[in-house]
Amino acid sequence: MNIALVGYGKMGKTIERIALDRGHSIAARIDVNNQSDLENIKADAAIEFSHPDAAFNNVKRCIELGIPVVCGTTGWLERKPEIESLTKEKNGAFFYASNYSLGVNIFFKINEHLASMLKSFKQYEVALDEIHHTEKKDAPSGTAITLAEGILKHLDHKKNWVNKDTSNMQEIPIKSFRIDQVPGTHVVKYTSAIDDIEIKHTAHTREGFALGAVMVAEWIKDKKGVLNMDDFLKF
Ligand SMILES: NC(=O)C1=CN([C@@H]2O[C@H](COP(=O)(O)OP(=O)(O)OC[C@H]3O[C@@H](n4cnc5c(N)ncnc54)[C@H](OP(=O)(O)O)[C@@H]3O)[C@@H](O)[C@H]2O)C=CC1
Ligand SMILES: O=C(O)C1=N[C@H](C(=O)O)C[C@H](O)C1
Repeated sequence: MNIALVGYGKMGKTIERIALDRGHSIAARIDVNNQSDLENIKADAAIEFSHPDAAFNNVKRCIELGIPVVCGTTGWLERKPEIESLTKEKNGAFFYASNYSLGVNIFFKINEHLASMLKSFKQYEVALDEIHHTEKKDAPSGTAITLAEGILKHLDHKKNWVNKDTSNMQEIPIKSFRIDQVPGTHVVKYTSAIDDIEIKHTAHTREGFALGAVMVAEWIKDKKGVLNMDDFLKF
């Protein structure tokens, strides 16, 4: 298939390599300086990994042009409902995931299962850490937000997450660390006076995120609607 890369940074380049290895061609490489190219190409799908300030307009243009779009950019989700409405209005296809790696999506399920097991054991205090490279624009990571939302679904005594340490028992603290070259590490910790329970996902490279996004693009090209990893993985 013919794939448009919208955003051609660390992720765009890794996605390009994996897409070519899987026999696809690249319809366009859209970056800050060649925005108009999207109007002049034929693409079966667009894969959008750009910047929190650019994602909304990039995705909107793809939907308006009738190009199914797989978006991985984090840090712009307050405007996602507008894109969902537009997708329905235009009968388009929009897929969003805060993390496209298979391992992280398994980790999301384990996280929810653990939270559901611990909902009655309030002696365990939950906290999240996320560690990423120093070029990351947003904090906390989209993945950490998905993990926190997964916990909030099950722990009735927790009301929201905050991106700092907190002594408010109703809040889930997410601490963000920025260390050179780290592709993405997430830790969920339950701490009690007696013992601790920890689950951790460590990405060694960006390959897992990129492979997941290309596989979703292969899957979405003949689909319609607002879609996510639960629709794709069905587990
Ligand atoms: N969902 C997932 O699985 C994953 C999500 N991500 C997310 O993807 C996003 C990109 O990550 P990454 O590739 O590491 O970031 P990079 O900074 O390496 O690349 C972003 C690219 O987008 C370009 N860009 C900026 N504005 C626009 C625009 N208006 N149109 C098109 N391109 C634009 C930048 O250009 P310039 O350099 O000139 O500014 C840059 O080339 C981030 O939000 C990150 O959190 C990352 C990994 C996995
Ligand atoms: O910016 C990154 O690099 C990553 N961003 C995503 C996030 O915010 O969760 C996914 C992954 O952790 C890498």
